[in-house]
Amino acid sequence: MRLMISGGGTGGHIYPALALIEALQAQDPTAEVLYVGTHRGLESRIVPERGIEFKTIKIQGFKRSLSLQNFKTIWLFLKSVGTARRYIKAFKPDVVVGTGGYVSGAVVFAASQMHIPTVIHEQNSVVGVTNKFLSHFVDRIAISFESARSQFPEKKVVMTGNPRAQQVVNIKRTAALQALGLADDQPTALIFGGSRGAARINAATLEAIPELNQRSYQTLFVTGQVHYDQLMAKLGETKLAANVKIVPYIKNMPAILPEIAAILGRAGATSIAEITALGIPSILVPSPYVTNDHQTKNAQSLVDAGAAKLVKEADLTGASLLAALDSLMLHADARESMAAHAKQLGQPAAADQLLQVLESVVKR
Ligand SMILES: CC(=O)N[C@H]1[C@@H](OP(=O)(O)OP(=O)(O)OC[C@H]2O[C@@H](n3ccc(=O)[nH]c3=O)[C@H](O)[C@@H]2O)O[C@H](CO)[C@@H](O)[C@@H]1O
Repeated sequence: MRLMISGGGTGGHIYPALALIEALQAQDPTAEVLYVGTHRGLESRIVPERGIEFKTIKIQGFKRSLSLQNFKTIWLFLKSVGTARRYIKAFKPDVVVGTGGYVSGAVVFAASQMHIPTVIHEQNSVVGVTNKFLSHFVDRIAISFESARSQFPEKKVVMTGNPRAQQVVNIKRTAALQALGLADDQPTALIFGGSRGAARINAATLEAIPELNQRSYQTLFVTGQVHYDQLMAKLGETKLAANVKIVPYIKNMPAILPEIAAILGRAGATSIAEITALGIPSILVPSPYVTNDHQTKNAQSLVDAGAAKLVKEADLTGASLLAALDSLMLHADARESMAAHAKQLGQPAAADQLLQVLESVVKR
């Protein structure tokens, strides 16, 4: 199969695409893949690192208010559709897949106009702007939450789950925490604010560090690349005990996750797919800055199933973060029950199911 795939901006759109590529190449070692992203998004760093052919187009998002920038956006969109058409003519894909972000809008739209089979993958419970637009043109729409179904043209929708779920369950334990300098025989809490870090989660964690230093459990705190230097400067003279580790980013999250006892983090859809696939107890602090408050809706589906706790960002302080973490990290029974509920929501065959959708449109 010749797969052209596009998804960009944040990890939540990129990692599902990479997981799908991995599953395809495992199934069909002769498969050819071209990834199209932007040169500014996180994808420009992570995709080439995996040895995947990567091409870029220039595009920007619409401003919500009326602005001259929007004319530039329309012009850039039309231009990027032209660039995408050139890439498609040269690569000759059997299928073009979009996993969200503005860049996938141009690529998948161009493919649909050229009558190439197209599929989009929606990770969230509330549908993103780009996928909403593309839903009118594509052949199939793969979803990860049942609640997304009614927001799309019904006949095109297939429930597959998020391919990242399958990727993380297939990883064997590798003593990844030890490689980061943590012990391998203590329960470990992972704190991170999505793929780009979250200032508020970082501030609350920083406040809690003197206490975390004294806990019987370990903490792995991932700040997000752009926040790291400033956070370490603010940490100043505060010493870190051996049970607390701070890093800017985790390159190989699937290797870390099986060794994690509980997570405190945002409620991005791809993080949730990982948490449920592996059955990891979690405290979710939804980002209030995303379209239609979709992270709260993502998180609520877990909370309703007894699979996670929700703490509103407005209520997050050093003390409330510590109390929430202690309630899980100091109580193995609470973790066990939450883990079992989380796992019931997992979709560990998602990548294979999405591959079947791709095959069905190629054959048609
Ligand atoms: C602010 C924003 O717009 N967030 C959106 C974005 O979140 P974001 O990009 O944060 O996405 P998610 O939380 O869904 O996924 C983050 C991904 O990055 C990985 N990771 C994270 C940190 C790290 O150090 N290393 C690493 O590999 C995680 O394992 C996960 O695979 O896309 C999601 C999926 O469409 C949406 O639900 C989120 O609302």
